[in-house]
Amino acid sequence: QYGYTLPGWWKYNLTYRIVNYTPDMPRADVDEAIQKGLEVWSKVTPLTFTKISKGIADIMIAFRTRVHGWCPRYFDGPLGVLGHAFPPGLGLGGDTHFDEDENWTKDGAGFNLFLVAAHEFGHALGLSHSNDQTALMFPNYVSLDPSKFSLSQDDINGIQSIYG
Ligand SMILES: O=C1CC=C(NS(=O)(=O)c2ccc(-c3ccccc3)cc2)CC1=O
Ligand SMILES: [Zn+2]
Repeated sequence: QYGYTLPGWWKYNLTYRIVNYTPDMPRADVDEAIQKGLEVWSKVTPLTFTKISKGIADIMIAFRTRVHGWCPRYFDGPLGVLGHAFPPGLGLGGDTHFDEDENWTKDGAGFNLFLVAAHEFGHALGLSHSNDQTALMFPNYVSLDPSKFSLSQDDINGIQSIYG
């Protein structure tokens, strides 16, 4: 199902840093949503993710709007694109941005940060979109109960074909 971009990361132990926080949620909930979004993938690969609080991490995570910094992509205000992530690589590689013009939540209201983060981190690890509509890497956001979330076999096949 995948036209995924190979290769993935050339190392299994990756670092991440949450550069800024959305005012929509308590910081602890943002930390948890991000940590769980990464755990989705580390559970099915040899990858590990270590949170750092300063300096340059492999995966720099930020909440941004419209044109932002030196990022070659931009956001479009409320709704529309919710986030973007860059495939594995140096510099921008792996970096993941969320559109601050969305309403980020821990539950089903607005957009669930954990679900969108898990999807974007799929890109940050080298996956592209899947045409399997049950897959996390399917292009369209499906608001589902995050507690009932699980990776589809398609997602697992895709990520294990890179980090098998
Ligand atoms: O590369 C792209 C290009 C466009 C995107 N659209 S999005 O930001 O509105 C988006 C769409 C779906 C999801 C999603 C899909 C499945 C489960 C959870 C989230 C996340 C973000 C998301 C994306 O990663
Ligand atoms: Zn960006």
